[in-house]
Amino acid sequence: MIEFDHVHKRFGDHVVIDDLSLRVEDGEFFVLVGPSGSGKSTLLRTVNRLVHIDAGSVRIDGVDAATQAVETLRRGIGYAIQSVGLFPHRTVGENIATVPRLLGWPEHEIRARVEDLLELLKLDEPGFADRYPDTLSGGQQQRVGVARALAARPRIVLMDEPFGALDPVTRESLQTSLKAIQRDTATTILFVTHDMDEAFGLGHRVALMLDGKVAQVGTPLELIRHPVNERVREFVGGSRARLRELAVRCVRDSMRKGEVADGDAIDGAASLQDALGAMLMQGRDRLPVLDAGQVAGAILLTDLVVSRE
Ligand SMILES: Nc1ncnc2c1ncn2[C@@H]1O[C@H](COP(=O)(O)OP(=O)(O)OP(=O)(O)O)[C@@H](O)[C@H]1O
Repeated sequence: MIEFDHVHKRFGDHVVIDDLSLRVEDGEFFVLVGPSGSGKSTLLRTVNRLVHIDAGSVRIDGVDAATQAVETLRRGIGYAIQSVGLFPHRTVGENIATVPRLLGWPEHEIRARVEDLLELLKLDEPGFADRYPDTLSGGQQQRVGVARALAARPRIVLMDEPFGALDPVTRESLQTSLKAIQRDTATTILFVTHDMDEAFGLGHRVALMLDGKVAQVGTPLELIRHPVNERVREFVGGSRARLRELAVRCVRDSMRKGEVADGDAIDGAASLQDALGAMLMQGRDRLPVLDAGQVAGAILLTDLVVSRE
């Protein structure tokens, strides 16, 4: 658990974090979203003390981060950033092994962990672990950066726009991998992005930051349906918010059990946005829905437009 308690930070006269309090629960995928300069990165960096706060406290599992030795604190927290920051003279394998090695893991465990992570992040082509960062594409480097952040199985991982500057397809594939890893390991992830779609696609809860304060915190649906004020409504997308809603709601929750339809079936775990895409592709206004591999019902175009929740 990460608790920000009345955190205050200024650079010169500029207040960047303004008396901010927030709690990130264990095992939560928590996203800080907001426009450039709203203080997201600064807040994230208070957790591993890359930024020193002027007032308030940041507690990790109840312990004030300021009271811990900074090396110990950082070894226990994964950190991945957009510019990646891989060590250029170390191979991929050595980069990923950095923190386990600092923690004194036995060599065979480190090797096994590196192999697991390469597989998990789909970097397991032969000889990949022995390559150097400058021989990798930007997307591969970012995957290695994420693998390195996860290597020592930290309970908390901080991610600052780790998929920025990637093409949309690579980005979506990395988001899917990260969601699965987070779900399987119950790691607490604090993730910064300025991309609202990324925030809503990844976060269990999302905090919208404006001018160093949390304008609203809640589930993606709460922010979309019940913005607390006009500014939040504007950032969440105004009338386009309903389109975002399609991306965060899943077919299973809106399907009609037992009803039948023709066409290629869609999985119950898919989003309503995927269902709309499939309907447009197939030129149909209803599709069969699969649950655990069996046809369990149908989803209709009207179910996307009119919410029954
Ligand atoms: N070391 C620093 N010295 C002076 N000002 C800083 C420093 N770090 C950040 N700032 C300022 O603090 C404000 C918040 O920056 P921060 O990087 O936290 O914002 P952000 O929401 O993460 O933005 P972005 O999405 O552009 O990264 C900005 O105005 C920035 O210029």
